[in-house]
Amino acid sequence: MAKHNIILTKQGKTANGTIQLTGSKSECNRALIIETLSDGKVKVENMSDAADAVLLRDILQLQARGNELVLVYTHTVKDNGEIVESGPEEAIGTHVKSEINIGPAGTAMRFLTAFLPLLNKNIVLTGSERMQQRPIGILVDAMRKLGATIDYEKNDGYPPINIQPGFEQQTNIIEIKGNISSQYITALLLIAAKLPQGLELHIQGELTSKPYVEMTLAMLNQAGIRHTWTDNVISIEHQDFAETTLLVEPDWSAASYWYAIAALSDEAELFLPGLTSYSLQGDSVITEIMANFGITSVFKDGGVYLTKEAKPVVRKIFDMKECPDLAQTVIVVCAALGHEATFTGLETLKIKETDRVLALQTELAKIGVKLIEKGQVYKLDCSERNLPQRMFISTYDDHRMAMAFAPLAILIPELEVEDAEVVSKSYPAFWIDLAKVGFQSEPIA
Ligand SMILES: O=C(O)C1=C[C@@H](OP(=O)(O)O)[C@@H](O)[C@H](O)C1
Ligand SMILES: C=C(OP(=O)(O)O)C(=O)O
Repeated sequence: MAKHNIILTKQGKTANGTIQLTGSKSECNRALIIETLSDGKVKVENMSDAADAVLLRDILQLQARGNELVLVYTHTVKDNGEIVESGPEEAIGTHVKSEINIGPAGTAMRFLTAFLPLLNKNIVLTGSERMQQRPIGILVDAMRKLGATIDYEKNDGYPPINIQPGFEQQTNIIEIKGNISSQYITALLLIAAKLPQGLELHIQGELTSKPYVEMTLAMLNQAGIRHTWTDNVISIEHQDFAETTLLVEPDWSAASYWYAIAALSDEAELFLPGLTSYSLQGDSVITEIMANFGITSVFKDGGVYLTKEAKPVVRKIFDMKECPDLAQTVIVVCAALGHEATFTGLETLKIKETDRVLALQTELAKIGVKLIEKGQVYKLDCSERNLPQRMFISTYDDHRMAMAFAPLAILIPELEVEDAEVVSKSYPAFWIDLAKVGFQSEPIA
């Protein structure tokens, strides 16, 4: 599929306006799984426009029809986020094998790896080329111990996986490594209450992206599912969902790009409706991080107002372990301002939509900034920083590369961004919203 680049420009260094962000893809994908598991008791409000969420919803709606023959479609998400259904499915004798392709959607891949075995059907779950390089072995091992039969179609430890019918719970005690992806833990917690024996999850070692696990438990709690969390053990007994509506909040990771725009502007007055200071999303910590860059967040009128005040940046160390999706936003802002900071907690970035550390290093080199890896610590060296008149940004099939670098158009007269549609994974209206505060994007034929 052809990728379309754009030239992004910005007149003036002010950003004023109101931006209604779409729903959080993290909250929405949890809500969709909970809705399906609750057999209609739980409803989802403020469905996200994120392509990853729309795709998961469509897949779950097909499954929910509850009939073997509905599993005859393959879903593929195209580069522009469009979902294509194809079928009918390949029938092997009387046995129907179905394939679900979830494209680049990491949470959907992980949540479905735990959810689909409960359906007692033969399903191959696959994803984009990159998804086939993102590890799933820790979760598959856990599901196998629980009683699922799952085979690898290509490489051990990676999608595609072949899920067999006949799940019967063998144990309720699972040990799982916490330092690779919290999504494995969330996936197991989401199905825990449905398991006949419940689940006792023993998290081994460090837990990365912890706020995402807390989000999962908070949303389950809203849906009537109780848990205990003592030291490294999270327990959920077999129990029923309660009737409720899960309201998906606007996406704080998406809000971070507006904070970045404010940070690089001389003046900014932005209003982001629907965001609250008591969000379930750990990425709401962007308010604290960006206070260092002179951005004040005031919560009123049902949203957050951002204003910019010029002040020197003092903070030198940023730990991104609990908010990995903010790493690109904050690193690019520091690089653009020439602020030499140190970053920790970047380990998981290498297994996301792309190797984000490498992608950052490559793109920042274009403005003379180095992101130097020293073990677990990354140092930004801005001694040769030089903002050019024109710059080309490669985006590596990563929505966050496009969105984190876009604010640079405030400082660089002409910014060419590769594959503009990449943003649809989490924030399809990104370029339209930028236009509301004076950015122009011209497609390149
Ligand atoms: O559970 C979630 O919704 C997510 C968890 C995080 O992943 P890891 O736990 O793999 O860091 C985050 O990066 C991702 O965008 C969404
Ligand atoms: C890592 C991300 O997503 P996922 O893991 O769901 O693909 C992200 O949105 O930054």
